[in-house]
Amino acid sequence: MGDNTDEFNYESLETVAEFIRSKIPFSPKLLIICGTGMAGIPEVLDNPIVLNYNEIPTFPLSTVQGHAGKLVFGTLNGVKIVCMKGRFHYFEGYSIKTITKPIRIMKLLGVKAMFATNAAGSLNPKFQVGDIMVLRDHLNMLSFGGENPLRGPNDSRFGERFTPMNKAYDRQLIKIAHEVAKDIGLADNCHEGVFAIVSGPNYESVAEARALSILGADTVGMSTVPEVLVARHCGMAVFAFSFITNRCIVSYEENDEPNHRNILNVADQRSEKVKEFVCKIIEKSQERWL
Ligand SMILES: O=P(O)(O)O[C@H]1O[C@H](CO)[C@@H](O)[C@H]1O
Ligand SMILES: Nc1nc2[nH]cnc2c(=O)[nH]1
Repeated sequence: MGDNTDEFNYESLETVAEFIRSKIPFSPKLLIICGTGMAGIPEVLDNPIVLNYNEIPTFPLSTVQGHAGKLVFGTLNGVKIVCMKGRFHYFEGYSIKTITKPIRIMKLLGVKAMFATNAAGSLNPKFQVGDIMVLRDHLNMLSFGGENPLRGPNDSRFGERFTPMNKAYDRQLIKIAHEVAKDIGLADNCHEGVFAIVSGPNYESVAEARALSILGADTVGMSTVPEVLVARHCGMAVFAFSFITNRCIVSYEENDEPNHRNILNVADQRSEKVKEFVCKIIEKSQERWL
C-alpha cells in the first residue's frame, strides 16, 4: 500500500476547503498560479479578498523570495478567480504531494481550470529573454525518477487511476493565447513549446542544459508540471506559460550565470505586459468559466 496519510485524503482536504468557504463569499472557477516575478497578476482582480497561507489550517507556507504566500480571490469580467500568490516547489523540501495539495483543495472549492505561470530558462536559441512560451507539452524529469504526485492509493472522487497527458494543455486556450499575443503586439515574442521540470534548486550544468535540449525541451524550470498532473487528474482544463527570464548556458566559453535576483528583475520589467496577456486570455475564454 502506498502512503495516503490523513493530511492528503479527501476528507482532510474537504475540511480545508470548508474553512476557505467560510471566509470567501463565492466559489472560484479559475485558479491562477503566479510564478516567480508574476505576483502582480492578482492586481487585475476586482474586489480582492486576501487569505494568507498561514491562516489556512495545514496549508504549506511559501519560502522563496517573490512568493508572498497569499490566496487572492476576486473577479475579472465576471469570472470568479483565485490567485495563488506564491507556489510550492520541490526544492523547498516539500514532498511532491505537499506542493500539489492546493490544487485538490481548489477543485473542492469548485475550480474548473488552472492557469499556471512560471519563470524559466530558455533552451531554444530562437527565444529571447522577456518572451513568453505557451506550454504545448512537458518533459517531467521528476517523474522519470519516480517522483509523481499521483503515486499512491487513488481516490476516484478526484479522478481515475491512470491519467492521459497527451492532451494536458487545453488546445482552445493555446489558440486564444496566440490570438491575444497578436492583438497586444506580442506575436513575435510569444512561442509554443515543451517545458522541462528539474528539481532544482541549482540551475543546469552545461551538460544538463544540452541534454534537455536534445530531449526536446524549449524551456526549463522547477515547477508547474506536478500541478498540471494533479489538475488534469481531477479534470481541470489547464493552460500554462513560461516567462523567459534567462538563457540557459550551453557553452563552456560563456561567463554568464543565471541568478534569482536577475530573474525577478527581468520578470518585473515585463509584468504589465504579462498581466495584459493573462487578462485578455481570460476575457476571450470567459464563457467557459462563468
Ligand atoms: O517556477 P517558478 O515558481 O516561476 O520559479 C522559478 O524561478 C526560480 C528560480 O529562479 C525557481 O523557483 C523556478 O522554478
Ligand atoms: N531550472 C531552471 N529554472 C529556472 N527558472 C528561471 N530560470 C531558470 C533556469 O535557467 N533553470
